[in-house]
Parts: sequence; C-alpha cells; structure tokens
Amino acid sequence: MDVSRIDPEEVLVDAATVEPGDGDVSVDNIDEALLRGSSSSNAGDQDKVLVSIRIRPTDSTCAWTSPNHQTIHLAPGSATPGKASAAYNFDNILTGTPNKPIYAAVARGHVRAAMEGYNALIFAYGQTASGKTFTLSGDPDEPGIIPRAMRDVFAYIRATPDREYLLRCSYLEIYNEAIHDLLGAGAGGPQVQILGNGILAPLREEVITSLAGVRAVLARGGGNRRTASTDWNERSSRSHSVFRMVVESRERGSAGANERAPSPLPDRATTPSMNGRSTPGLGGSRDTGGPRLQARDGRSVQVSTLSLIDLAGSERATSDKDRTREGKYINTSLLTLGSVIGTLAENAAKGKTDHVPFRNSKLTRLLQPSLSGNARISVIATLNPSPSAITESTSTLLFAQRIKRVALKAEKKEVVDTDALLERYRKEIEDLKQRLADRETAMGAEGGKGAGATGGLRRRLSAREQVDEGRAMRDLNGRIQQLTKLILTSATVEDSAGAESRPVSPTKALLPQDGEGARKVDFDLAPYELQQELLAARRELEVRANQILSLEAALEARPSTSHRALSPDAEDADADGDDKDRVIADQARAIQLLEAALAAPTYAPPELEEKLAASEEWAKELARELEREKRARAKLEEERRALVGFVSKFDSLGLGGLGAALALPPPTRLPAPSSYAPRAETLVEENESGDDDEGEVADMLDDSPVKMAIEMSMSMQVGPSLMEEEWSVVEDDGDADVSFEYHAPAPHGMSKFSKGLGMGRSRLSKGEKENVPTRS
Ligand SMILES: Nc1ncnc2c1ncn2[C@@H]1O[C@H](COP(=O)(O)OP(=O)(O)OP(=O)(O)O)[C@@H](O)[C@H]1O
Repeated sequence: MDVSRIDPEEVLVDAATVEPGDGDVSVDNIDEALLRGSSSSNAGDQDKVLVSIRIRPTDSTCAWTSPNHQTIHLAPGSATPGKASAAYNFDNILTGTPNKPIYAAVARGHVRAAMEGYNALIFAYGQTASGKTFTLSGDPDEPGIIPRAMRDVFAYIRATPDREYLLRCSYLEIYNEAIHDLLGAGAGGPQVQILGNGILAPLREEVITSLAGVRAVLARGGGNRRTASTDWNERSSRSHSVFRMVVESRERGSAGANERAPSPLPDRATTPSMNGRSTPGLGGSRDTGGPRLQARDGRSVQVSTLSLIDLAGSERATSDKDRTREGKYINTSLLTLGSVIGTLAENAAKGKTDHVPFRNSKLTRLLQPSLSGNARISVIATLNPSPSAITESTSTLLFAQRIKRVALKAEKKEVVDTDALLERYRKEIEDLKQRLADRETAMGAEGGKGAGATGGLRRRLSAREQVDEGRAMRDLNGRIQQLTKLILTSATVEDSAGAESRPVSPTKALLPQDGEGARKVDFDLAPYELQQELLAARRELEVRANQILSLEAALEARPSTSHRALSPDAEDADADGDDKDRVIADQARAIQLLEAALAAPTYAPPELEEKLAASEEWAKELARELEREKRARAKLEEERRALVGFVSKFDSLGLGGLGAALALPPPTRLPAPSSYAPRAETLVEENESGDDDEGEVADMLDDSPVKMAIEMSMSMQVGPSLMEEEWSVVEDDGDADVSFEYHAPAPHGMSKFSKGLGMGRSRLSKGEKENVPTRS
C-alpha cells in the first residue's frame, strides 16, 4: 500500500465510525466529566500553567506533607530543627498510586481543550525514579495519562456527532541532544531536525482511526525508547520522549451523520502503521506534511496539537560511564528548560521582553511554540518522597513555582478556506495547463494535416478561428498567472503570520545550489533564520514559476508558426492548391501583427515613423508659409493704399507725363526656400499655363480699390496714369514674377495675386520704399 497517497477523506473519524474498541469508548463508558463544562474546569487559570505535584508513594518516611492538597512543605521530621519550612502552593498536591484521579486532575481538561482546537502540552518533570513515566504511561493495571488521553479523544469524537476528525500522531525522543523518530524504521530511529518554529523533518506520522490503532503506535514507539537500569531506577528513561497528536476537525455537512457511509475500515485498527506516511515535518501548531483535512463548503478546519512529554529525570553521576554521559545531557537540557522557564516567568511578572534562550537545547527548541504562550500547559512535578532526595525535590518545587508564573495565551487555530482555496487554485492551474497543452497539440495536428493530406480532407483553421484560438490561449495563460499570483499571496500571508518579524538577509535568502538543484540548509541556524530561508526559497520558486508562465504567455502571444498554412514549406506543398487559403493565412498574420501593434502602443514600423515625421515637418512648414503669406498680404494692402493715394495725388498735380520716366524695370523671380521651392514651382507653372488664371485675376480686381482708383484717375483725363504704365508692363511681360526684394520668399498663394496685380513697383528698393507713404 502506498502510504504517501492517503486520502484524508477516507481516514476521517466521527461519531458514527469511531470504533468502540475493547469497550473503553462505548457510549456507556464515556466519562461525563470529559464533556461537562468548559475545558477550563481543571485547567486552572487559562492564562497560567496548571502545575500539580505528585508525591510517589512510599512505605517508609515521607519528607513532605500537604495540609490542604494545594500547599506542600517539609514534614516536621524532615525540616531543619528550629527553622521554618518553606511552603509551596500549587494547583494540586497529589499522592497515591491510582492514575485515574491524577489524569482527571491534571490532564482531562487539556485533552478536551485540544479537541476543542487549542494546543495543549502536558509534561512530567522530576528527579529520576520519582514517577514521571508511571504518571505519563502507567502500566497495564494503572494506565497513565497518555492512554487515558487517547481513550478520551475517541470518546470525545463519539460524543460529538456534528464534527468529523482527522488524527495524526508522531512519537520521538531526544537522546544526547539528538532527536530520533521512534516510529521510523531502523535501530534507534532516524534522526530528525528542527527546521524552525517547531517544524520537524523528517518525521513519520501515523494516521489514527481507532483506539486500538493508537495503542499499537504507542507500544511500538514506547518499545523503541532508550531505557536503562541505573543506580536509582531499574528502568530509567534515558531520553525525553514526546508523543504528539495533531487533531484536525471540521463541522460535518448538512447531511450530518448520514453524509458519509459508515466505514469501519477493519484493517485500519490493526495496522495503523499502514496508514502512516513519512512527512516532511510536524511541529508546534503548524505542520508541513501528512494528509490534511480540507476546509469545505465554508466549513473551517480547526487544527490543534496535543503533546504529552515524559522528560528524563535529573540525576547525579552514576557508577556507569555511559549513564553518566547521558545524565550530563539530561541535566544540561533540564537546566536550560529551567532557565527558559525562569526568563519567561520573569518577563511575565515584570512585563519585560528579555531574550529567552530557547536555542540552547533541543528540548527547549522543541517546546518553544508552546512555551511562548500558544498552548494550554499542564505540568506534573513528581517528587521522590525520600528524605535523602530533599535537595532534588526542593529544586523540583522551585522549578514548578517558576513555571507557574509563566503567562499563556492559547488561541484556537481556525484554518478558514485558505488551504482548500490553495488546493483548488492548484488544481485549476493544472487543468488550465492541460487545456493549453491540448490546444497546442490540436493546432499542431491541424497544421500537420495541411502539409501531409491531400484535397478536400484538409482543413485548416480559418483566420477568424486562429484569432479566436490565440485569444483563448492568452485567456488561459492570463488565468494561470492570476491564480499563481493568488497562491503566492496566500502563501506569503500565511507564512508571514507564523514567522518572527525579522528582515531576511539577502545573502542568506539566496543560498547556493547544491548538486542536483538541492538547496543547502544549515540546520545550526536559529529556527527563525531557517524559517526565513525556507520562505525566501519558496518565494524564489514562485517567482521562477511566474517567469516561466510569463514566457509561456509570450510564446503563445507570438504569431503562430506551427500552422502549416503559414510556413513556406506548406505554401510550396500547396502551390497548386488553395490560393484563397494562402491569402487568408496572410491576412491572419497581418491581423496578428496589427493586434500585437495595438497591444504594444509604443511599437510602429520604421517606415511609418519616417513618414509621420516628414508629414509633421511639412505641416510645420506650411504653417510658417501661411503666416508669412498673411504678413505679406497685409504689407501689400498697405502699399496698395499708399500707392493709390500717391498716384491720385500725382495725377491731380498734372504730373502724369512723368510716368514713363518713373517706369520701373520688371520684377525678377527670387529663389524660394528649398523645402517650399518644388511646390511653389508647380504652382507657378500652373499659373503660367492656365488662361483661366488671368480671368480669375481680373475677377479679383473687379471690385478692388486699385482698379477703382485707376478708373477714377482715367475718368479725370489728366494724362496717362502711372498705374496704366505699370499695368501694361505686366501685360507685356508674362514671365514676370511677383516676388518682392524686401520680402523673400514669396508664398505661392501670393504669387498668383501679385502677378495679377502686375505690381512692378515691387522692385522698389528698401530706400525707395521708405519714400512711399505707408498710408493713403
Ligand atoms: N505513584 C506511584 N505508585 C506506584 N508506583 C510508582 C509510582 N510512581 C512511580 N512508581 C514506581 O517507581 C518506579 C520509578 O518510576 P518511574 O520509572 O516512573 O520514574 P521516572 O521518574 O520515570 O524515572 P526516570 O527519570 O529514571 O525514567 C517504577 O517502578 C514505578 O512503577
């Protein structure tokens, strides 16, 4: 069976499918106290750690006494004579052998809290041989907290018909400052790394669907624990052990218990390991592997962990060298735990934020997420009742007092639809990519047909179809990119929320590649550093994925060359065939080019650019010429008026006979500006060749003041007029141009007008002009 492909929907546990097992979780056997009241009923103050002291029973003298089950102090016989014995207050002072009341007092509320969505941590702390393992695991006659907790987990599920659950568990130990997977294959269990914020990798998880299944897992993992006989304990735990269950749950759908057909899955109870899978990690309130329960139909998923820890006991040096070495590691990690707890308590009491040395041991690194506050914590401090162990017991009591002051703020973790959404996005992306690939294949096949088939069997995509096809492919690519961005955003948000706020070192974010693209990870880095690097790596991957998608989109947007109708070979092959198809194909290509040009407004073919620039230049030149023409027109009008006045005056003085003496030479053509010359030339030629122009000029003069002045002067019969003389000059010299020496170049429109006027006096030099009155 491939355990890596477990469908979480197939391993759900609910009230209908949970197995009664050996009767422990039958409805009649469910402890009402588990379900009654709130989870805080035996969890003490929810903001504080629940701290209980358990004194191991003894047949001889007990050094301690408890007057009211919450206070403990040295028994009169054990206290220093004449010195008042310190009294310590806790939530519970427990004695005796039965584990059931112990469980009820220190663990049941926390188990229920875990089932309700809070992280919960229960651990036993104490000197070697003080009763930690007996309290956590117990024996067949007196099952301890762990088996009782498991029984309650299934009992809780059985009594909660409106929810369905996915349970996963792992079991590890910290031995000589190395973490080993107790459920992993191989002697001693494979080593596990803490990646950051409690994430463990690689760690095997077992999906649990029954009480029998979890018992089998516990037996297997417990069997792998390192124990040895010491001077104090015949079977002493030489490691800290951590049994952890991840509880995921969601409300059942509207169909309730009938939504899913009851499926006892008989093999699951007896072969839990077959339901397990190797996972990249599991830690704290978040994990990175194993089958995950998905939020569905608006139903959020609650995720919580229940951690049950049996610490190794502090001890003095023993007579055995190996045990002494183990003892040193144990003591060191317990000292670190003490110092971490001390700092946390101090911070909480004084509102400080002093650095907490979580990194100083694997144990504290592992416990960091919980000790940082996001867990309900219950501690059972076990005491050796012997008067000879008073020092160690006092030390245990002081540790218990300190942890009592640690502040907690556990919060439920509700996974809304994010994960489900991400999953849906990923699936959609896969579908879209598949559709893209199918379209590409189809296009290729159409092209292939065009090249190889003959006659009417061929069918190419029409130009319209090609355009539609291109658009559809672009749409698909756009959607893929949009979804990819959504995934990136969601992942970033999710990861940022769990990460410590610390800037990512750019050099560390770009770790060197190793071998076949594997990313080197330095496990000695701080958890948050590793986490940052993981995030950076993930982002880098997403960026790369986006780049690939963009390139794919760009490729798709290019004019198709795969279509045979557009390839030269295809054209050759079809030379005797369908010209219409070729024309259509050409047009399709033209449309694609135009679309590309439209999509990229900055693009324009070079020849178009040149034409545009030339047109603009011509328009500017035209505007300048028009302006010049306007000015010349105004000037001419002024001169005409002055001339009319002058001639009138001249004639009235009877000096008309001087007209011949004053005759001016015919005007000469002046060079026009180069850009304007060809056009002016054309117009001059037009004027010179067209008789109608003369008529037009005459028409123009019909009502002109000049003509009126001429007529007036002629009617006065005072000799030939200067105007008549000039008029005849113009008539005699058809080639004469109208340019004015003082106003070059002459606009083409003006030439027509001036020629018509035949204003030979325009040859007046600047000096001469100055003698001409400017106003009539
Ligand atoms: N409450 C108890 N009632 C009866 N027997 C107990 C009790 N607590 C402990 N014992 C017995 O005391 C012995 C030592 O207990 P245990 O192994 O649980 O100690 P420990 O603290 O886990 O020691 P270590 O740290 O060395 O593993 C065991 O034989 C256990 O059965």
